[in-house]
Amino acid sequence: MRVCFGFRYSNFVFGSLTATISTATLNAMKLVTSTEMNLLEKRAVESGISLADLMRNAGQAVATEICGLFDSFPGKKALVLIGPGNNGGDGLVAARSLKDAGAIISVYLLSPRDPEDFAYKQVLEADINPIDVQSDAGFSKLRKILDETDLVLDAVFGTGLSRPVTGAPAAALALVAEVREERPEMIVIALDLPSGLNPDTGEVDDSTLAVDYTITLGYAKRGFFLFPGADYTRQILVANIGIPEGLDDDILSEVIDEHDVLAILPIRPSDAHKGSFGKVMVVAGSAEFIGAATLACQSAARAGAGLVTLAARRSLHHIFAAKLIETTHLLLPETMHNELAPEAAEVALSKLTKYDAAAVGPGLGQAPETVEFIHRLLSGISENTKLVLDADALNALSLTPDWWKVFDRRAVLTPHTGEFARLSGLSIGEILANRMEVCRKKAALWGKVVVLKGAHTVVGSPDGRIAVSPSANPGLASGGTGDVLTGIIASLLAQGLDEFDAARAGVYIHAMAGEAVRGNIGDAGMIASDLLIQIPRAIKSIKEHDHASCH
Ligand SMILES: NC(=O)C1=CN([C@@H]2O[C@H](COP(=O)(O)OP(=O)(O)OC[C@H]3O[C@@H](n4cnc5c(N)ncnc54)[C@H](OP(=O)(O)O)[C@@H]3O)[C@@H](O)[C@H]2O)[C@@H](O)CC1
Ligand SMILES: [K+]
Repeated sequence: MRVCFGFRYSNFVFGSLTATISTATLNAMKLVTSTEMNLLEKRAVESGISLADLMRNAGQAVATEICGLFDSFPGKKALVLIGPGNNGGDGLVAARSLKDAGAIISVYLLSPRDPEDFAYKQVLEADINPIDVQSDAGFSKLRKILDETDLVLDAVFGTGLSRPVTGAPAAALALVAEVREERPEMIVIALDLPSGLNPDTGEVDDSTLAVDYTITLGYAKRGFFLFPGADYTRQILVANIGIPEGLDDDILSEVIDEHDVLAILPIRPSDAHKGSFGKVMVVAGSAEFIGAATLACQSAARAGAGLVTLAARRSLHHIFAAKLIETTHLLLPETMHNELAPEAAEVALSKLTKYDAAAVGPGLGQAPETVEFIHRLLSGISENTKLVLDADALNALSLTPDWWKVFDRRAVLTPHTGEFARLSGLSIGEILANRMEVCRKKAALWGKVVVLKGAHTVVGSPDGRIAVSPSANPGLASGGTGDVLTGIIASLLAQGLDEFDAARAGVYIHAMAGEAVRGNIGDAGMIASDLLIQIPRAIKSIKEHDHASCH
């Protein structure tokens, strides 16, 4: 069975922006490091599969995926670049399978290979004469082949890269890149990963090709969702190489996928009333940031909450009342200088007991009175009210040393990189260098679900799980889109989801809404309020996908 996931809404951007992923197995949505991949390989071998079998499966699966990319494959010209290790071995098996499928094959050896190796023998048995860069007139032949080939399969290096790429491999990859400029119709496919891409960090070598397809083996690699690597993989296909089910139960990283989201979305009974879908209180807004509060309230409603109440400063009520007609309003007392009054927290707390979830922070500002208000609110809020904290609530938290020891209840935090830096004391560079691991570690230390926003948003759970958004949409890098995400997550919390589920489903729905807008108008000029109507559409689409796949 072949299962596809990714965004059906978008125009399937094969560019650097969104990972469109197809998987051959359901568990292939897990995300691995090279160490984890080696561990899974070891477990597979211990369970009785030989390394040669795995390589045979890998090469054949890659060839099958490649054939599936073309309406008619026989007669296509394919060039396979072979490196020194097992990635090259997979390439040799793929070359043989592609020949069997009718391709006209050229195999180009960038390092010597053992002629006794089974994969090499398979190639010779099929009357393929590998060209050896060291003895066969080198690059003039390569250039000639490149001028005519329909596709190039990059099987130079895989997960075993140990140093910068130099010499013949670097020169060959550079030549492919050069010819591709002249012949954009030539398809470039990476076997397992684009050679030179670090599967753990997403770093790339100078020679790494930005390919059209990455056919990865068994599991997607973390580096595909970290930059700059994420710009090099384009469409990712996960090939089933026969690693038995159940060996990956302790792999705790995943790409968020529509099937998961469908499974965790709340069921909405037909005889529902507004109490059925939860009540959200949004504590937000200031004279400077009117829009943040508005967007968070509207998105909470659009994500399905039964009732949304905005708790905001009394002096802003007339503006909010005009903008938010479905929302109810709690007027927070102010001082004569229009700052939140000391008793404002108690006013909010006295009402909050009737709410299932609260979103605190969007656009509150950072005046000392506001910080005091947030601290009081957070220290008094009942465990029965689920919480999502964003923006100025996070800024207020980070003013307290070891804030997580003081604020020690469950919550979802939704920091962007700057807010995460303030909360953690890490530099922006340290966070960007390894977003997934940093998010996982801090979620565990803080005891919170942490949504580290950005291209390929990462959701970390205190129990060590991480879930990564398949989307990287520059259109979402604009003011207010974070407030929309906060509203969606609060809404899902109020509808009964736990913190991790609400966060990963919220991130997915938000991303899907963003892809829908990008599909309509492109990624420049998207504004946060464009997302609002797309939220229920995204939820509907997820539910209909299930319906469609049942028939
Ligand atoms: N895991 C699995 O389940 C399965 C994995 N499979 C496949 O195995 C692949 C990993 O294989 P791999 O370990 O042999 O690594 P790979 O990248 O092919 O080459 C390493 C070789 O390159 C060399 N070398 C390194 N850097 C270099 C440089 N810059 N310049 C020059 N040389 C350099 C390095 O030499 P060394 O560092 O030892 O000097 C070594 O000789 C994986 O991606 C997948 O395709 C499947 O077959 C089946 C199931
Ligand atoms: K490769």
